[in-house]
Amino acid sequence: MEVIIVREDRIGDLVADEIAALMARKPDAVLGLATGSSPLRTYDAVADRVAEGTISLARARAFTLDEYVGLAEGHPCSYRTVIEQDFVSRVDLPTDAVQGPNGGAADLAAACASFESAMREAGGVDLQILGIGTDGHIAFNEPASSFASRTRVKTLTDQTRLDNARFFDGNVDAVPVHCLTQGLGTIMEARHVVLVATGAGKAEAVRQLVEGAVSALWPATILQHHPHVTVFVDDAAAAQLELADYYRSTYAHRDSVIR
Ligand SMILES: N[C@@H]1[C@@H](O)[C@H](O)[C@@H](COP(=O)(O)O)O[C@@H]1O
Repeated sequence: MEVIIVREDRIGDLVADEIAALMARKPDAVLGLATGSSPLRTYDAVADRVAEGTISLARARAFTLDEYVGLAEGHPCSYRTVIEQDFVSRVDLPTDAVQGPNGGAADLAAACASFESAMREAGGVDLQILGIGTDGHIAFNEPASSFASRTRVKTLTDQTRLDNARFFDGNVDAVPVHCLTQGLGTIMEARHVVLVATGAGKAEAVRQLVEGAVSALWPATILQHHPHVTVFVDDAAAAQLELADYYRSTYAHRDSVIR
């Protein structure tokens, strides 16, 4: 796991560099998109580069991580709407090249299975962008999620519903109780995982993610078993890392070795 501690306002550009390198190497790459505030600067940076003509996503495909159950199609808080607004509408990725789990389906289990098949048929995710919840969840894999889990229905914790109430005009009762989410096993199949976390509220989750024991109590810790994870954090989110100096020094010397 590579841990990169930088100023928050640099993270978007650094993640966009990773995406640019992937698209240059593989123009029909498959991206994994996350919602939430953590990837917003990345989406801004990628949109700028698409406008400048230095990145093109015209041949790419994308899969989103998760979706609330039961929100009407087009609901402003549905992750399909959010990802369209925050990212897809601002880049040259065709709208029909983006797929997410369908939280409005009558048969939710079938919707999860067909989402998993679509990911498989696309050849899997090349680069997965991730945030992390304050309780260590990734996508909506709440504590005690199975490390082998696939896309399925989950029940949100009270903490996650409270954290996400800000998107529902502060009304926690409006936040759905259920969601569909890629499983931890699904996310672990992405070839490169890029996780972004900023702010003091994420410091404990980041400490567990990077240096904690791998445990179902902190679902993101499964990423310690992934061969290619890059974690971008600002000073506040890195504040509880015991080996922060080592990560800083590793990053400072990263260009002096052949990669
Ligand atoms: N399902 C999403 C996650 O994918 C996201 O990583 C997390 C953190 O969000 P934020 O980046 O806004 O802190 O929130 C939600 O629960």
